[in-house]
Amino acid sequence: MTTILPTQEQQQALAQTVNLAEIEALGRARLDRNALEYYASGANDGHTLHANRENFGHIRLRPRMLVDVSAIDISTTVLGLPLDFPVGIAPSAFHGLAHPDAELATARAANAAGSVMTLSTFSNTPIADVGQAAGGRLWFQLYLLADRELSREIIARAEASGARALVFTVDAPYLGRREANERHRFALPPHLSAPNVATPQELAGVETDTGSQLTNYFQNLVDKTFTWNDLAWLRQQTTLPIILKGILTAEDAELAVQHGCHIWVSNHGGRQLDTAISAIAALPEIADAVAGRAEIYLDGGITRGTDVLKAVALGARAVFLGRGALWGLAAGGEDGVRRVLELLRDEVRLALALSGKQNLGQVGRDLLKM
Ligand SMILES: Cc1cc2nc3c(=O)[nH]c(=O)nc-3n(C[C@H](O)[C@H](O)[C@H](O)COP(=O)(O)O)c2cc1C
Ligand SMILES: O=C(O)C(=O)c1ccccc1
Repeated sequence: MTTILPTQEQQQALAQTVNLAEIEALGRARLDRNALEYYASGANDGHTLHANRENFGHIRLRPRMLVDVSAIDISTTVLGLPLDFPVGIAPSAFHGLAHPDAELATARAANAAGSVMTLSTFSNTPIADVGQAAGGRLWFQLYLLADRELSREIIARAEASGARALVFTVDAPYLGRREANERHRFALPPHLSAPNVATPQELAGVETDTGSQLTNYFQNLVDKTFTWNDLAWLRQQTTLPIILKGILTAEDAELAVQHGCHIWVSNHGGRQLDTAISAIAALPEIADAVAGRAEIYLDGGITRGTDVLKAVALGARAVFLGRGALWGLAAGGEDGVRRVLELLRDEVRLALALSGKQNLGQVGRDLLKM
């Protein structure tokens, strides 16, 4: 396995960044239109994409003063796995569009930063290789395929590769319309494949007549019949904890708990149902419904340490970065993702201290004015 080292200029530019927005600018500048539109797009008009970020801004903090904040602890655990800070990496397809080291770079960065990486079913790197790079800090995201036998094989490979949880994505029986991708016929470049689900030969035969190549390919593979009743089947296929990713209501959170699953609050980064509620706005009713019976995570629009604190205050055990990690990967491979994680870690620590809290256990709704 090769590792592509960043140039000196890249390293310097990365080292000078002071926030995630600057890394995003560096990352965007290194991507071609095909990849950039795929990463950046939301569905349709982008209402939910924007609301994910904007709604954090509507929540105000109520910091307390004259607290001894000489020692700050931002560590936590997710399903028993210790994290240095409450931030992981959300699953996203095709890291090879951002950097030649692809998912290996992301996994190494997550491991080095004491975080956790969630590997997409549609990675460009086989699960087993990513498992090695992640050093045990790995969750696996599952798209359930119409081919149940193949789904079982993928789950077994994820287990054998050291994944500690199965993140079952439930918000994408069909893909939302990312119109920029459709307009410009997004396509996976020929040197990239999706080795967990298909051979390069199978990918080469993908229909391109209507919509984007990606949409057709995805929609032919994924199971659209799966319901709550089928979760018992999934439960039988694995001993790993199951997390349902894409929950946005108290009703579905209650069902998730009844089915023995943990909950990942998400609208897929605004890429699925446009005008769906933002992730942070959905969190309070979900936390109330769950009432401590399962772990809750959230993704969507996280770019600042204060975003992380707000999600924790509303009941999330940890949050996950989608595009943030991809911008870092494009900006500088492993180093870029690490920079993203470390900047955010430092922001969380400072925000916690300035809020008058010593650890995440002290962060509750009294920190917020909604
Ligand atoms: C380019 C891209 C690809 C994605 N691919 C997947 C995927 O394969 N599986 C999945 O469950 N979610 C996927 N997602 C959704 C992310 O896991 C996550 O929910 C979302 O990006 C979080 O929002 P953020 O980008 O604002 O952090 C993808 C998101 C992006 C931006
Ligand atoms: O782009 C996505 O959001 C996504 O989830 C996906 C994953 C694999 C193939 C196509 C789309």
